[in-house]
Amino acid sequence: MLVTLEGLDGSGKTTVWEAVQERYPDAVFTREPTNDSWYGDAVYRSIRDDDADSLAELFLYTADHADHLTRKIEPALERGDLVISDRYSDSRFAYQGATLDAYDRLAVDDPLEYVVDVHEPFTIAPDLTLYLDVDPETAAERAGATNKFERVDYLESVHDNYERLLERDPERFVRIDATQEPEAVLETVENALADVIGDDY
Ligand SMILES: Nc1ncnc2c1ncn2[C@@H]1O[C@H](COP(=O)(O)OP(=O)(O)O)[C@@H](O)[C@H]1O
Ligand SMILES: Cc1cn([C@H]2C[C@H](O)[C@@H](COP(=O)(O)OP(=O)(O)O)O2)c(=O)[nH]c1=O
Repeated sequence: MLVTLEGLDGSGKTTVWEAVQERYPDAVFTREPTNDSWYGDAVYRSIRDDDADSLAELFLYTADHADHLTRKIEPALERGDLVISDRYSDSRFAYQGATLDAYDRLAVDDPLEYVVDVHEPFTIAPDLTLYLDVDPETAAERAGATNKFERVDYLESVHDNYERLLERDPERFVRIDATQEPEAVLETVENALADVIGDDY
């Protein structure tokens, strides 16, 4: 089973992802951008570049995703493992959907749908996505605005895109109120996981 954690920068995904490792010690814990391949290195290089081309960046992230699927996700799912990923395809749909809105040469009406379509032929859809919902102001404050994506106005567009994704796919997403205290967020997450996973892992 594939579970993904999504949300704005600073929503608390990594905090939850680390805490959940104690509850599911046999699961495969992974993340995007990956931090164990040169594709991931290339993505982080691009994140640090304020002048990076947004379309090139979409394909860097997507290359990292393709490699992640082949190298880690697919083999783990074939073994029957539980996989929990801190960010996954929805991050591309929400974030690159937002950056590409301002990309004049991309002749598409709806960048979010375009990014979804790019993934469609090869990706593996998550069984469950926990969306840690915080307002863009709290997110930017918690994240500390350390990179170009962590500005409130940009995070507002990303937040709008996540809302669209939840609307498109209400069965897959569980919305978690991530403005709660960390202990309450973790409890809500563990209950949501137990509801779907049951005693299988
Ligand atoms: N529920 C919470 N309430 C307040 N602060 C939090 C909460 N969850 C995480 N934080 C803090 O916010 C910052 C970002 O958390 P992190 O888990 O790294 O978020 P993300 O991985 O989504 O960017 C960290 O300093 C973390 O300690
Ligand atoms: C996976 C992914 C991340 N991102 C962005 C979100 C983050 O600002 C940045 C790095 O992701 P990450 O290291 O997960 O940051 P954080 O822990 O603060 O949430 O990359 C995208 O724009 N598209 C993507 O597909």
